[in-house]
Amino acid sequence: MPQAEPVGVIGAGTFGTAMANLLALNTEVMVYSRSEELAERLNREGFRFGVKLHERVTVVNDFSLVAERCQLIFPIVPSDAFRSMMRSITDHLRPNHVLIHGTKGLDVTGIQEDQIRTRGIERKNVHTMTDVIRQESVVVRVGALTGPNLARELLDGQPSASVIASKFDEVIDRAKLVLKSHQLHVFGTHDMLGAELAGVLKNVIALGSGILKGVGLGKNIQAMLITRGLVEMVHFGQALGSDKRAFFGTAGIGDLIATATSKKSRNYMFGYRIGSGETLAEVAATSPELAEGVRTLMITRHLARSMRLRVPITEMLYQIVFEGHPVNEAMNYLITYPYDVDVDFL
Ligand SMILES: NC(=O)c1ccc[n+]([C@@H]2O[C@H](COP(=O)([O-])OP(=O)(O)OC[C@H]3O[C@@H](n4cnc5c(N)ncnc54)[C@H](O)[C@@H]3O)[C@@H](O)[C@H]2O)c1
Ligand SMILES: O=P(O)(O)OC[C@H](O)CO
Repeated sequence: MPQAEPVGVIGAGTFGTAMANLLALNTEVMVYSRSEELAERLNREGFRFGVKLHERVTVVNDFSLVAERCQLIFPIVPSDAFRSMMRSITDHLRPNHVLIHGTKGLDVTGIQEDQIRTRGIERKNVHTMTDVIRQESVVVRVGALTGPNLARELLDGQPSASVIASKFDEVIDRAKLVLKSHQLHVFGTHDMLGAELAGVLKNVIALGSGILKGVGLGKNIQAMLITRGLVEMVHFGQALGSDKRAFFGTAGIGDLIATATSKKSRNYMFGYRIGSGETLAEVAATSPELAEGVRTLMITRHLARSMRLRVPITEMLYQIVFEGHPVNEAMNYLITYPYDVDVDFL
């Protein structure tokens, strides 16, 4: 029996569409697209990314309709557009709205993006998407949707598991009600920062894993990169104030396995192309949206420097992607890096 009230989704991209179809198994769904032409076409043709939109999905170009009809809304747009998206809708939001975002990236304030590489970046400049929702709106009940959720697999009807992270049981319970189905298992956690950061940071390791595949290396070194990458994610998370447990659950190692091993991941495929010999500029020229991990890599590398964190994989990947460092030399750096102990966190 479908829920009485529709659920909103902001963003008619790959993941927004996948989530809309999943939600539609339980409820009416209103997707907000900023393109009027796209909204009309999707309602008329009923197909997106080669997949039939569920009959309970409607696409609108007027956000006020979504705000009016839906109390629960999932914003799913890239991180570099998230704050401006929030500013564009904030006048329509009320304290009783519930926002659960599906974005796996970081927000930067106080410094222009194009200056990060020359001026560096500090902790105070970096925010999660739930921080941004609270900063830019009157909404209090916020959450994050994370976990191993490759959109292409979801669009193809394959099963998966997600994590809803929120400080509020009510947010977790409402999300479970509309998301749980034969296709999706849903976990809940109160560790919002840990779950958000795990989903964000794993994209950088996925990118590195793709690079290794691109240069033709095998599973042994891929395993080393993913394992040491997980340790680095934990160090990063702890330095940014989160608990380490989230990194060992579905939002952490679960998402890391999916993203760092799948050709259906944009992050992995970005790395694969770099490893195959293309430059950042060449990949960017043929990609309408760069993988989130590229921007996260730029932010976390400079953040690590200002916070004096020991993150050799992040440093190595930054040099390959942004400074054109040869992959083989970077590999040598990793292999000879003076890691003292294998598991070096408490
Ligand atoms: N693709 C995946 O498998 C996947 C899985 C989990 C999480 N995510 C995360 O979801 C986010 C979106 O990824 P995606 O794959 O859907 O990207 P996408 O590029 O396919 O789609 C992004 C959509 O956001 C829309 N958008 C941008 N600014 C907007 C605004 N101001 N208002 C309304 N819409 C706006 C764009 O028009 C586009 O349709 C990313 O942070 C990504 O990390 C993606
Ligand atoms: O952006 P992608 O395509 O690498 O997908 C990564 C997702 O976060 C997978 O859960």
